[in-house]
Amino acid sequence: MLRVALLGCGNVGSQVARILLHDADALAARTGARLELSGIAVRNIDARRDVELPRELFTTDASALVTNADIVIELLGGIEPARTLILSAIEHGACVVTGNKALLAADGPTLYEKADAAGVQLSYEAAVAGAIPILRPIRDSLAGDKITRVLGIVNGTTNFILDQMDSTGAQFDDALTEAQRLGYAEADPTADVEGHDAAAKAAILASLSFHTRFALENVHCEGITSVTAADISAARDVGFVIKLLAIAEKLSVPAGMVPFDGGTEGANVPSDGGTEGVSVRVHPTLLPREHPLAAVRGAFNAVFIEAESAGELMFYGQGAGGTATASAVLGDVVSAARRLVLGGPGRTETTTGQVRALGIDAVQTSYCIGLDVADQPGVLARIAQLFAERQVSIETMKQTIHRDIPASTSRTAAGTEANVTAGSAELRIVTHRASEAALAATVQAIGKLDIINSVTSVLRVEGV
Ligand SMILES: NC(=O)c1ccc[n+]([C@@H]2O[C@H](COP(=O)([O-])OP(=O)(O)OC[C@H]3O[C@@H](n4cnc5c(N)ncnc54)[C@H](O)[C@@H]3O)[C@@H](O)[C@H]2O)c1
Ligand SMILES: N[C@@H](CCO)C(=O)O
Ligand code: NA
Repeated sequence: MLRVALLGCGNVGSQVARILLHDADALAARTGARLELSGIAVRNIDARRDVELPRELFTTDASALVTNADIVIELLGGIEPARTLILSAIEHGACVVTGNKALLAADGPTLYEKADAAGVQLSYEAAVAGAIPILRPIRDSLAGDKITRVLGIVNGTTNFILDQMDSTGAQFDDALTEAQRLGYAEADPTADVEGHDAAAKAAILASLSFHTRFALENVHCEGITSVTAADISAARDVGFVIKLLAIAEKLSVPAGMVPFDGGTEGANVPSDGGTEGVSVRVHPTLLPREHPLAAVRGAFNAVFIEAESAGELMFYGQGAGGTATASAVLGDVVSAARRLVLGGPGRTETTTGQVRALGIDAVQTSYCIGLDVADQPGVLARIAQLFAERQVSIETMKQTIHRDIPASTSRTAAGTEANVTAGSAELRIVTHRASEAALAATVQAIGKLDIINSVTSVLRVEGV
């Protein structure tokens, strides 16, 4: 018999408790030991809950609960007291299962080291892409391969919002409220819409994929609050969809560029004097509609992996929601229980990759630039010249004329109004791959032209 302590009885915790109790026989058959739910730490024992659970299991003393358990499941969220309770569980020899990506991104290395030193298993499949088995495939199934690139839709709330805006023309605020009602959003949805939740998941994905610990500071992060309804409809017009992507990819940076953003002692430095490293970033991205990730709708998540031998792989499913996420938690619980029953080493990550964490300056992508310009002769030529001077090559350009209309407005994702000047033209320019530096210099120079009313958006394009 193994004692299982549960911390937190919210969206996910209550479903985990339900499954532990209702499926006790099946879980015992799979692990070789009965999993006894020894207690559930809550703030308020009398709070109303969606799932009916035996009252005697509840306690407000989480600290006492973790000192007497074989497996501790942390589903409180937030940094404290989750961190202290997990450390205490490890010190007392318990295996730990958590879904807390915020804590792992903030202080994962301390927790991993303590767990390694104590010889206990720390697993967190629920922390990235909810129900989707993604961390175990990266850590175990792909352990004999070399991952070169990870592209993920790892935040259900923002995918839901962008999808609603794209498919129904919904306003940002209404789509967010609905995502909150459905239980996808974090307690503070700023973490979702500003990209922080996706950035935490990107750091975890990058760490496991490239066998090097990446911290939140290594992740370049842009959220979706500046994506406007106009951006989404312009992207649709040219065959793209806008997604918030978490990207981790191996890059070779030529000698002369200094894109170093932290990194690891002794990391790879190719003989030509250039640098190899990994760029980890989260930003709104244009994807061709035929790309597999473009078909990921609503609050669904998907992670697209490119590996040297396996080629392209895609993992798809529910990235949020209490019951779905509980599936990932229970998978980790069974794995920890099997380990306790059978003995042997746990499944720990390896950190021998020693790759450099590259800053956003090392990245080369295509860009989609929106410009509100004067509708007069020579405008296109002047803009094209600025691109050419900075070696940024234009792939496509689309012009929409706003003739004889009063200054029209379109509502943006952030709820602000984007003005389109009367008698002007709207340009959408998609570039070939260019560096961040060349692109930024081009946009800056264009912004200074007297024929430019405004630069309305600059978005990156992937998957082309
Ligand atoms: N909801 C999801 O879809 C989802 C998906 C993947 C991962 N996660 C992660 O799982 C964890 C739990 O998420 P959730 O959606 O169930 O959150 P939730 O807010 O619904 O539940 C957390 C519960 O913990 C309780 N709690 C907080 N501090 C406590 C304390 N000190 N003592 C006792 N109880 C305390 C809260 O009262 C609440 O009932 C978070 O780390 C979250 O990021 C959630
Ligand atoms: N808020 C997160 C929950 C799952 O981590 C999301 O929207 O995806
Ligand atoms: Na997962």
